[in-house]
Amino acid sequence: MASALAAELLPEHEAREHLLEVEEEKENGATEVKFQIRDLTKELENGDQILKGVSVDIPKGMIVGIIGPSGSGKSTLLRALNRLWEPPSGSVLLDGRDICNLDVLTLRRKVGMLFQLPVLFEGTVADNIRYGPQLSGKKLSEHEVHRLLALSDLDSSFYSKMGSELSVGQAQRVALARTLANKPEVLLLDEPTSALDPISTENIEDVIIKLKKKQGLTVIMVSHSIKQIQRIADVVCLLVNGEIVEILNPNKLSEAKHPMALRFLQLSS
Ligand SMILES: Nc1ncnc2c1ncn2[C@@H]1O[C@H](COP(=O)(O)OP(=O)(O)OP(=O)(O)O)[C@@H](O)[C@H]1O
Repeated sequence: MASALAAELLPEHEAREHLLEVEEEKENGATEVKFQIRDLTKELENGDQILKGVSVDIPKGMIVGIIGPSGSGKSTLLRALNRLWEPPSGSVLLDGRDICNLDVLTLRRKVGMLFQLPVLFEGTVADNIRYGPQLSGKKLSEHEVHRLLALSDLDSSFYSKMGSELSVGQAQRVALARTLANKPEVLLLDEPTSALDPISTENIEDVIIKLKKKQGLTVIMVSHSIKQIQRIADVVCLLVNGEIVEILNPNKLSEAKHPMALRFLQLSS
């Protein structure tokens, strides 16, 4: 994928911007590919393969949508990227380094994850947001916690609220703020808005788009909503039976060629 694919898939002006960014990054010695996934395979003891040699590059600073039928391996793929499932060594590289050789907490700080249903720790919203940095000996100031609240579209009154008092949508935004407190470079999102109402969904989507634009965050998002993928993703991977069968422009999903992918797309749009 990387720059050539980005140029092919993004609207022309955005593609140009992306290529310019890539050129700048090259001058700075940075890499344009965030994750390299190479022949990633997960086989169960009974011989069933959940992932069958997935290979794809995830460019830096893009929102990559992952869609596919239930049981196709989407969550397993996502979980491999921050070692919630330990991938075979050499099959997932982050900034060119095998993630299996990284300290797992360091990896999870760089690669944050949000799940379908947020789970907050006991205590206040501020306690939750401070949790990650505290693990590495940093105490976030009140100002910094308020900045993270604002970034996640929560007003300052949430600072001292108890996590247990919040609605699911509010708790999901606190979970996002807690993840962002670790200053991640990548966000893995596993159906992060499937339990939310349309307004909370829009709030979370706005935050994700803002983070990508302002901070160059790389986002990999599993979603069952084709419309959501079209609203926010730059590129979409279709996963069927443990294989990426197509990589497409989200606005041209109808051009998919794989029969199962086409059927899935027709049924869900
Ligand atoms: N640890 C495990 N042991 C046995 N089977 C597993 C394990 N993890 C996942 N699976 C199976 O692997 C397949 C892929 O699961 P996965 O959760 O990755 O799919 P998915 O595409 O995210 O599905 P959904 O859209 O329903 O969430 C499923 O058939 C699931 O039952």
